[in-house]
Amino acid sequence: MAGQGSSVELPSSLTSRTLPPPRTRIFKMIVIGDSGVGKTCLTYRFCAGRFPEKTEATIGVDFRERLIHIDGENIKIQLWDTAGQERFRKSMVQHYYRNVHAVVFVYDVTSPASFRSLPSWIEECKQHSLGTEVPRILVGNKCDLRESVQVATDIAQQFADSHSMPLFETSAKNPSSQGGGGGGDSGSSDHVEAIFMTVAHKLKSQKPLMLSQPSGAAPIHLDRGRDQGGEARGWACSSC
Ligand SMILES: Nc1nc2c(ncn2[C@@H]2O[C@H](COP(=O)(O)OP(=O)(O)OP(=O)(O)O)[C@@H](O)[C@H]2O)c(=O)[nH]1
Repeated sequence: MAGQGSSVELPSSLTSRTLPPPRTRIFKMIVIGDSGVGKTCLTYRFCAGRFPEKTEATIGVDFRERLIHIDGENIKIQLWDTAGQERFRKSMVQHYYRNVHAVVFVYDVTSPASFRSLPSWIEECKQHSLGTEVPRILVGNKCDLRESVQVATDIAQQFADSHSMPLFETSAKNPSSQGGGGGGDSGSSDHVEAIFMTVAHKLKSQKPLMLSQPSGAAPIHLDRGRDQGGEARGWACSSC
């Protein structure tokens, strides 16, 4: 019989009137820590799925995005990769802290100085009125450099506990070589993925957020683009 088993296509005018587009919630996470700890590499790995071939010191801020789905809901994770160098962040710093949903503090497990700087990064958050209700996590990066680790897990864990943050030790370069931090997920082949997804799940379970956009809206391209050794420019990955 003609038409049997075939789907019925509705005119687009009808569907657009009867089915409101699902909303996409946006979670803004700022990634902060000393210069060189690997903020760019971590955010790049989460959004692009790999370690960048080369990086330069971030100037001001870079934005990367990734669309994920949790329990059927569209969620856009917007990572603000901030400059670690004071001279590159001065003019931008107040913008980082606007409408922040979560903070990711990063130190380098091979650099005790980057670990010692954490209180000043926490203080900066406080000065910009970031309340304790905003979820924070602590990430010890570069765990692949096993021979050079100088920040012991138990010391980092104590620090994380004293600031009510979960600790994750990982590597943006080789995520399967992560250490045994409090957020441990030692069986995972991509620990970096798990870290950001954990924050997203936590945010999703909180009260609804103010920022959202219809899923049909044009993707926000907030990145300023970089040349990755001849690769296509543009770091945002709203289509990931
Ligand atoms: N071995 C190793 N090297 C890493 C890792 N993550 C980053 N790096 C290297 O560390 C250096 C600094 O990385 P970036 O991601 O640019 O550091 P950043 O924190 O964004 O630095 P700023 O932009 O100056 O604040 C680069 O040479 C990276 O290749 C890692 O997990 N393992």
